Amino acid sequence: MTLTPLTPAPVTPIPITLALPKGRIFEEGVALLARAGLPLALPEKSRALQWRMGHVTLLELRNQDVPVYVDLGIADAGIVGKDVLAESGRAIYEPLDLGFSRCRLSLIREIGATGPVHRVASKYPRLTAQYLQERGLSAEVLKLSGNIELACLTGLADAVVDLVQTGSTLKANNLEELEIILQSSARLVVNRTSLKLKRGELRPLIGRLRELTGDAASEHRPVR
Ligand SMILES: Nc1ncnc2c1ncn2[C@@H]1O[C@H](COP(=O)(O)OP(=O)(O)OP(=O)(O)O)[C@@H](O)[C@H]1O
Ligand SMILES: O=P(O)(O)OC[C@H]1O[C@H](OP(=O)(O)OP(=O)(O)O)[C@H](O)[C@@H]1O
Repeated sequence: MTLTPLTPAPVTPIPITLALPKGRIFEEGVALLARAGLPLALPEKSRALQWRMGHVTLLELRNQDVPVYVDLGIADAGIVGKDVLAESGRAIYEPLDLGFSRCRLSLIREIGATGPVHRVASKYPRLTAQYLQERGLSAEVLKLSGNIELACLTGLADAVVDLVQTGSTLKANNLEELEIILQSSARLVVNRTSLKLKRGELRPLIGRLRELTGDAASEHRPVR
């Protein structure tokens, strides 16, 4: 009897769905995932909201919707800012700090303002309320959607909680950062059930991203 060596069966990649936010994170997120070996390229500009590239389906969402899609398992994984993730309050598995889109969430007032703080405006009402409570402050929290700093300048609010990166928006508007509430950067988030069911695809992906981004730290705890 002659024995013929076994040839390994070809490995078919497991289909995965990824959620990425439009805006700042999208391009860098796609580029990083491509460097990690996924068959991705920046999609042509169009009104399409999802793309199939090889075994990967890419969903383009608003930032705040990424944690929702991943938590509820419509997407297996996604990329989102820590600020948005913390504001969502969802305890999603967050294995990696990807290190880009770094900024901080801070309490901001007009330079020299000394009056009492009755109202604080922010796109992050949950984190703002939590911060005020931790400080024993009883100001009202007003949810706004953008150009938050204007609330201070127009008298709509006595202070705002917003993102700071270079500080140029503060400088251009005579504002100052009083306290940093949260340091933020883009994070990889993964649905816990997908991680079990699609382990063969997701674990190696997390490993390759960890090598690329240098996040050797142990896995992040679920956000509060
Ligand atoms: N000036 C900045 N520099 C660096 N990173 C930033 C800056 N502003 C925001 N980010 C980070 O990038 C993420 C996406 O920001 P982006 O500006 O694309 O969203 P947005 O327009 O504020 O969101 P949306 O309009 O969906 O509420 C933020 O959640 C934050 O983590
Ligand atoms: O410190 P800087 O480098 O100036 O960056 C901070 C600014 O960037 C973000 O605004 P964005 O441009 O996303 O507009 P938005 O206020 O409409 O979210 C953030 O809300 C600040 O306004």
